[in-house]
Amino acid sequence: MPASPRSRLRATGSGASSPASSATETWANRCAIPRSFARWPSDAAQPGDIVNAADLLPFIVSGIVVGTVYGLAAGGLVLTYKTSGIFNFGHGALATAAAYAFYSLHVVHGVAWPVALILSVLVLGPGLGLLMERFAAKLAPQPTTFKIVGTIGLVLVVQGVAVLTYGTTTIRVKQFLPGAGRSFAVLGVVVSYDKAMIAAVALASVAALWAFFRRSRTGLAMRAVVDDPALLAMRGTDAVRVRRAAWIIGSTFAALSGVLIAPLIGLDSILLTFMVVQAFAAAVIGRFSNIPLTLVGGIVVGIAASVAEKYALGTSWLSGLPASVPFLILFVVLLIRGRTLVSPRVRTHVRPSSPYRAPGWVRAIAGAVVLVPLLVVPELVGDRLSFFTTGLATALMLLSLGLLVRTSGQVSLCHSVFAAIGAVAFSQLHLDLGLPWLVAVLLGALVAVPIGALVAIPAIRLSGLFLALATFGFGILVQQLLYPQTWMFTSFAQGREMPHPSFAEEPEQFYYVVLAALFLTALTVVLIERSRLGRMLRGMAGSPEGVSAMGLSTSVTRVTVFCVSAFLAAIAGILLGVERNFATGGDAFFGSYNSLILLAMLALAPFAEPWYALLPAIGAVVPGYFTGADTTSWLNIIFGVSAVLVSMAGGNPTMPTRWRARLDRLAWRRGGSSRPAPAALPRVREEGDRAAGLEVRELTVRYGGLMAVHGLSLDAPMGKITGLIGPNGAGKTSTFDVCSGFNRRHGGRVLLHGSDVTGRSAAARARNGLGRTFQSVELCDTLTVLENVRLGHEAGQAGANPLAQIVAGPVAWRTSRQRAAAALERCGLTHLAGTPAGELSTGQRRLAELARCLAGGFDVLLLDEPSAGLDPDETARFGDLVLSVVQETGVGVLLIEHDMALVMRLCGYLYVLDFGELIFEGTPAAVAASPVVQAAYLGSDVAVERVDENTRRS
Ligand SMILES: Nc1ncnc2c1ncn2[C@@H]1O[C@H](COP(=O)(O)OP(=O)(O)OP(=O)(O)O)[C@@H](O)[C@H]1O
Repeated sequence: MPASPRSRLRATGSGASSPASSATETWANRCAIPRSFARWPSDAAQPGDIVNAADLLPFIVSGIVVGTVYGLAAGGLVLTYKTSGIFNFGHGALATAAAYAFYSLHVVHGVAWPVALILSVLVLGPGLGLLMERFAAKLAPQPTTFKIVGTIGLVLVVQGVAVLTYGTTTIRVKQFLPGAGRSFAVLGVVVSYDKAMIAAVALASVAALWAFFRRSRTGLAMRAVVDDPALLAMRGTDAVRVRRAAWIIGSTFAALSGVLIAPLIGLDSILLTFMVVQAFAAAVIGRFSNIPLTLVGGIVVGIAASVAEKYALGTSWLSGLPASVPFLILFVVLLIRGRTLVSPRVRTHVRPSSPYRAPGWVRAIAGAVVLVPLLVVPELVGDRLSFFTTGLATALMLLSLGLLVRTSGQVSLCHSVFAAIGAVAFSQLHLDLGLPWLVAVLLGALVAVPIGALVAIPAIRLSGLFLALATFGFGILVQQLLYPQTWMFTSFAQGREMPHPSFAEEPEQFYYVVLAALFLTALTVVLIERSRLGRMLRGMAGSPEGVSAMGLSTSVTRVTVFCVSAFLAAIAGILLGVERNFATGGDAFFGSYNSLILLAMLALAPFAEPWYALLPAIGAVVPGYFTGADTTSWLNIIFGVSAVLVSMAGGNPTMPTRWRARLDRLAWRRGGSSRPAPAALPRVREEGDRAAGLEVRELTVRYGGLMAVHGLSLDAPMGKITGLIGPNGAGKTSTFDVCSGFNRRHGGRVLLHGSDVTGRSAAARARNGLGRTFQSVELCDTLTVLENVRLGHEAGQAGANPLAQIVAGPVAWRTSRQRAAAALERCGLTHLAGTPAGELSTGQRRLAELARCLAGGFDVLLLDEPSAGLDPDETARFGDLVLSVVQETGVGVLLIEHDMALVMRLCGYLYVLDFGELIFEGTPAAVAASPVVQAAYLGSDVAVERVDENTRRS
């Protein structure tokens, strides 16, 4: 019979020896912060090395040594990231594989060190690079979460294999480089030869890379691609060859850093695997593009961490500072410069599949099938009950993260911190302040809410990978800096006491408390999904620009969802701590790496909410039944391989269409239709100043040296369709982006109904009456057509008001449904109301986007190439629709369109742009007769002269 987590905790009397009792522990219990590595700069600055302890010089020297290795590792990371788009969280896993190979060859089999070095770095490194290139090519088209999860899978596989082969004990490796044991003095600082050699080898490697960049054709192409990945797509650059070369070099660098560092920190799969996370900050300093700057960043990070070591000496509250410095730098630099790092959103090639929802009664039966066994678990499992309780708490944690990741499309890699804060706050409120148990649980969870709001700040500024890195840095920062403080987990080895409630003293009773909490959380998550907030979150995940253009302040939505998610994660942390009787900073559940594992679990879990939380939580129960010493490693390998495979496939297969159809046929048919009676489209307000519509004055848009728009002024009055035409690249979309608030880097003014909106956000302009469609159609593919269209009205209603974003009053609820129904009817989409937008044809998508604008009741509409992708019949119908809507509602339209027949038919007045300049304006007839316009469209000497003129000006 396995020892239960709690009994083991009591037996050891140490919370730090976290039992491998939950799924997250199983996979993460060896992933607590590798403090010994994080603090190894201090090892480098041995007391014997330091001539004068007050002097910073020894710390700087020591920092340079470690910094060059960070720089080496980060250089490889940046190279592969920029050429393939994959940020390799498993970069350290490559280093680990090489370090173990070197050890096996040199130490175990007695191969001479130069030969072992060549085999493990120059043979294995490139070999791994070739495999990684193939892997990265499969991951490249997948959404960001899968890109991250795939490389986390690598980490788990390498860790699992390393532990199975070499065990968990750190193996000391003798320094193999010449000069070991000898030292020399520089400016009074004693430096050992081996450390100097490490720095020299790392610097020489980066210098060799630099020379390769300068002298070889591949290097030149790679450098160009690192500077601008878009160049890969250009003719003449063999993308695969460049990527392959980048992965070979990046993996070789990783292998070298692993072999160099192994003698300093020992062979330990965890320390080595996560060594590279310290290099993330260097990559950020190098702006993910500049390799020399990345090396400098590595050295800066190394020195800062080492110098922090000096100040932390003897100061207990700063003890975590040195190890936190790389993450502090990572977090702060991302916060400050994050916006400049984020490139324009690149749509993934894979459209997210909409989660299938079976008919209500099928779901009810499935729920009962799951719930009934859970209710009888205490009767059946005996001593293993605590494994099940831990599994339920893990499921709760997954639900809280799922709200962020699955529903709202955010990423959090610091979720364990919320759990830890909740647990600590609960213990203090309950034991120190004497609050009743339940009150302490709720208030304790509330304490995590402001921290959630704090983490939402990077979420407002960043997205995708950069948000993942910022939250990861934040999590490790808090863990290093705050967990050791006595006011957090106390100075006792067992941590904070977490008492059971008086009404559930026994484990069986407490199991039901956790089950009830999970049930309530699942209900909350389901209700949120179906509420206005759920639509907003999913809309934001599918198309942040789309919902902003309808008036939703997504910053507020992001803060809201982080707060709710932090609250639920804190509840999970409290329940887990109570289950174990103690909460300790060394518990893997509260560790930052657990956040990585949770994200991977979520990405792999099949089914829609709330069911996705249950299957991964079963992993928590496995160690209760398989008690062998290798269980954790095998689980690591199985989970890691699944993560790799599922990520490459872009998610789990959804339910086959045939099965869906069969289940759907079983749905009960309700009598009558629940569809609302559509209201007529409201007429826009035209009184007073509102008749002015949109006015653009002296607009200038620059992209670096390129002048995209120059001194453009135009009017788009109410009740009229005004055209903005011009050849490709003339600056039309740039003008729209400025008008609607998506491009803020410009000169000139934008006026709406006479008032200057130049400084206002996109959402605020939408709430002022300016709506738009997009050239690329910004719908949320996982929402139905009705839900998408409804957001056109709801987004503006909710705006920046957090309460209005969460709930809608009955009147607002009804109005939005009626508006959506009217807009759907107007656009002929009523029959598609329940279809996910992802399943629509191009023509239907354009119509749905227009319907969303109509539901919003905007005064002025910017329509960006609405006929692109439509056939002639669809185009004609679309034209009729726009004309009739303008007549009926009095809306003003500014239309970008390449179909000249449509433009001539719809527009009363036209502005013609070419190379960013207004070359003509007038009625359609005047434009058609203009030789200047003809020249611009057909190409002529006049057009060539304009290019030269534009180039001279910029
Ligand atoms: N984010 C950007 N960064 C750099 N250059 C840009 C950016 N967006 C647009 N450009 C450039 O600005 C110029 C104007 O582009 P814009 O998309 O506004 O033209 P357009 O008239 O809408 O073209 P199209 O009809 O092809 O959509 C083009 O040369 C384009 O390459």
